[in-house]
Order: sequence, then C-alpha cells, then structure tokens
Amino acid sequence: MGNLIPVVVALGAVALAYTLFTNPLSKIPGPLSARFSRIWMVQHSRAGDMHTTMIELHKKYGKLVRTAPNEVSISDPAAIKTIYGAGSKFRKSGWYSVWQGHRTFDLFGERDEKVHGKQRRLVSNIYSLDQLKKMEPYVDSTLTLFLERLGEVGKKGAVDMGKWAQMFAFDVIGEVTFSRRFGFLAAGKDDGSFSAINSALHSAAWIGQTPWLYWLHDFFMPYIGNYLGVNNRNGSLRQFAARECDERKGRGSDHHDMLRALMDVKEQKPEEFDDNGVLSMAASNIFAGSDTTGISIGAVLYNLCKNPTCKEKLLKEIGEVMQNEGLSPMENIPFKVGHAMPYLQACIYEALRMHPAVGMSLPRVVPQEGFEIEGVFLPAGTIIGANPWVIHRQKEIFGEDCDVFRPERWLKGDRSQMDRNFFAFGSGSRTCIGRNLSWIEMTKLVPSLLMRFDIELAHPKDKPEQHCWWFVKREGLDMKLTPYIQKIDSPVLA
Ligand code: HEM
Repeated sequence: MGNLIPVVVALGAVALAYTLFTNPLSKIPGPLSARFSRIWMVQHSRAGDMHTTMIELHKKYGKLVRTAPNEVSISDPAAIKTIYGAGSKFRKSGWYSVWQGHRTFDLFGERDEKVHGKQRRLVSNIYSLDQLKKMEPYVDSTLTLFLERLGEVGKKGAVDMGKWAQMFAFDVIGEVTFSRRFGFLAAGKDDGSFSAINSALHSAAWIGQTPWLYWLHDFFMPYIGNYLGVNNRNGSLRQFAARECDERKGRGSDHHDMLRALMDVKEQKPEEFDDNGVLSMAASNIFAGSDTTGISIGAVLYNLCKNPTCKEKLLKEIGEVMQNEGLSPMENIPFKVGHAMPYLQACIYEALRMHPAVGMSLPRVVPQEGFEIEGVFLPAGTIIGANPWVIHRQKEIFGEDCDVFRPERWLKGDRSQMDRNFFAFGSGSRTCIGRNLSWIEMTKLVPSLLMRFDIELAHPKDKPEQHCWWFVKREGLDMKLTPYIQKIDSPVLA
C-alpha cells in the first residue's frame, strides 16, 4: 500500500500539469475549479444562476470562458454562424441525451444531424406561419377565457401574472394541439404538473452536465425508482397527450388541430412517421412550447410595467390601431393587425432580448477537424456553446445601452446585425420549430390585455426572484389590474 502512494501522487501531478499547461484549453481563462472537474458546472446549474453568472464571467474574461475541463462558453457573435448555422458539423452534446432518454423520435434531443434533418422535414410544414395562422381561432378562444378570468380574479387583488401567463400558454397548447384545454385557466390553478415540470427541469439542468450519471441512474431505476426526478416530464401531461392520441386513433377528428395534421403525416408516410412520432411531437409541443411562451409573455408585461414611457407609447399605438380598424376593447387583436404594429413588435423583441426563456449554453461538440477561435485551437470533442443571455448583452451588436429595455433600438437604423444575433429561439438547423406559434400568442395577448386593463406591478420596488434551470423563470410577478372601463383617463379609450 505504502508503495502505491508515490504512484498515485505522481499520476495526480501529471494530470494536474496536463490540465494546467498542456491541455489546449489551458490558455482559456475561467473559474479555477472549472479547470479540474465539471463540479463548477453542476453547482451553478443546480443553483439556478447560470444566466447571470455567465454574463459576469464574459465581462471579466472576454469572448472565451472555460467552464469545465473540456467545455468553453463563447460570446463571439461571429462564431455563432459556424457553430449553429445551417449545415454545421457541430452536433448537440451529451447534455441533450438526458432529455431524449430512449425516445427514437425527439426533435429537441436528437444528436444525429442526419436523423434530425429527416425527422424535422416530416413535420416542419405543420409549424410554418401559414399553417399556424389557421390555428388563430383556437388561440382566440383561450385568450377570451384568459381575459375573462383575469377580470374576475383581478377584482380580488394582485394577480400572479407569471402563473397566469403560464396557464394561458399551457391551455393554448392543449387547444391548438388536441382541441382540448388542460383546464388550468378555468380552475385558476394547474393540476400539479407545474411543480413536476420544475423538478424535471431542475434535475435535467445539472444532470445533463454529467450525462453518465443519468445513464447510470437509468440503468438502476427499476431498483431504486426515479430518484433523480428527471423523468417527471413523463407525468400527467405526457399521459394527457398519450390519452388524446389514443382516443383520436379510434375516432378520427373533424378538428383541424395539430394532432390531426400530425396524424395526416402518419397516414401519408407510415414507414417514416409512426404513432411514436405523433406522440413525441404532441408531447414536445407541451414541454417545449408552454413554459417558454409563458415566460416570454411575463417578460414583455414586466418590462412594460417597469418602463411606463414605453407602456404609454404602446398604448397610443394600440389606441390608433383600434380606431383605424374599428375594434372594440372587448375584441381580441387579430394577429395580422398586431403583426403590423411596429412598436408592439419592437417591445416583444426587446423583452425577449432582455429575458430569453433559455438561460444556459446551447452546447455543441467540436467536429473531427477541430475548431480555431480567438487564436486558440479547440480539438475534436471539446464542448462549445453560447448562452442567449450572454449573446443578447453584446454591446457591439445591441449597443452601449444593451442592459436597458429600449424597444426603439429595433425601429431605427439597420437592424440586420441584431436580427442575425437574436438568439432567444436558438439558431440554424436546430432553431425553435414553434417560434411562429409563440409569436402569434404574444402578438395577440399583449395588446388585447392592454386594451382591457391598466397593468401595474403590485410591488414595484421588489425585484422578482429568478431561477435558471434551463428556462429562466421569474417568481412572484404580481400585478394589479384595473379594467379601463373604470378609468376615464384611459389612453386607449381616449
Ligand atoms: C417564446 C417561446 C419559445 C422559446 C423562447 C423557445 C426557445 C427555443 C430554443 C432556444 C430552442 C433551441 C434549443 C437548442 O438549440 O438547444 C428551441 C427548440 C425547440 N422548440 Fe422552442 N421555444 C419557444 C416556443 C416553442 C413552441 C411554442 C414550441 C412547440 C409548439 C416549441 C418547440 C420546440 C422544439 C420541438 C424544438 C427543437 C427543434 C429542433 O431541434 O429541431 N418551442 N426552442
């Protein structure tokens, strides 16, 4: 035993010397502990502060930050095209395997670009703007219920807008996908799914940093149970999706919802798209499309409340549009009308720039030939990624005042650079497939809500708490709602 100690010490010294001096990543600055193990990543992913921590680290160290022995975070917008652009050879890292699990059809988690490309082509038309515009009546019916319910609960006191926006987004997804809401708005609460999803997100965020742990846990799960909680995403909402798919198989449908469109693809291409594919897409609508949209709606409303001048400007635009279009405050704004409102659109872009729903790096693997960036050669297999929160705070792209909410930046001058680097929905071949749906929802909800109610933060001096477990959620977004009908000085009714 005594003879082993010097051997272990010597091996340790060699490993340390390699990590500190010879490893090609040793030139890249970053937190000291991140050079030796992935514990730094695990700690911050668990703590839920990755979005703000990475902004600070890039301010301190520059365009490259080493976040683990073989992982680098980048803030260089020029590299985004190479890493994420169409035809990129940088595939998704093992982090995503934790989300994919054993599913063979999983657009978000699939790491083989060829398989992904084939699968995405099967369904992409369903998510095109032209197809999704046909879903507007489904969004409208849920929006009408949302506004009615806010009128009722708003009378009793402050409304947790983060939670109500989340319930709206879930019910819309239920309606457009299955022609059936989850019933959260009607009940004024969820069925326990939100905390199950939160716990799945929390565990996946950090376990994804050590995927081997997930697969070990997966192997032992029949004996130890779902100890890490990652698979909680297979809870009541996935069962809801599975039940709806099963029922639909039996009876078909005259509803032109997304499930019907997915089943049409299955009928046309049964070899490539089977029942698993249908369920996977229907369930991913729920998991990828609800929290994200709820968070983004919350971000628009929060920033408008925090910046009353912007809110007034938007109200003026809404008032003019209502007059020109002959709309009553009791109607919902049609998407076509909202889409043509420049200030509204600028407010949505700016809120998603300030608060992108995803707050962690979108990790990719350096391909066989390696990758040179900022004079450093990254060997094949290095994990590299950009965090939307970091990219959106780049002064050379978004301006010196990029820490401030200023929708006007999207309206004046050439915005092509900002558009190219708008990273809230990712980029390239793996960009968000549901972006159009969430844009329809936001474009309709924000002005329709502001036409009916004056909104204010209930506790303007408090900073709402945020935690980043992949998604960055704001807690306690309490707002006071005053129906305009009670206000004689309403800017929209003036
Ligand atoms: C404001 C709302 C939304 C935001 C901010 C958002 C954000 C994102 C981001 C950042 C990605 C890229 C992830 C990566 O590269 O790792 C992504 C992918 C994805 N999103 Fe969204 N999303 C939103 C709404 C939706 C909706 C409404 C749906 C479905 C109805 C959806 C379904 C998906 C799917 C399936 C993927 C994987 C796409 C692929 O790899 O081919 N998302 N989303």
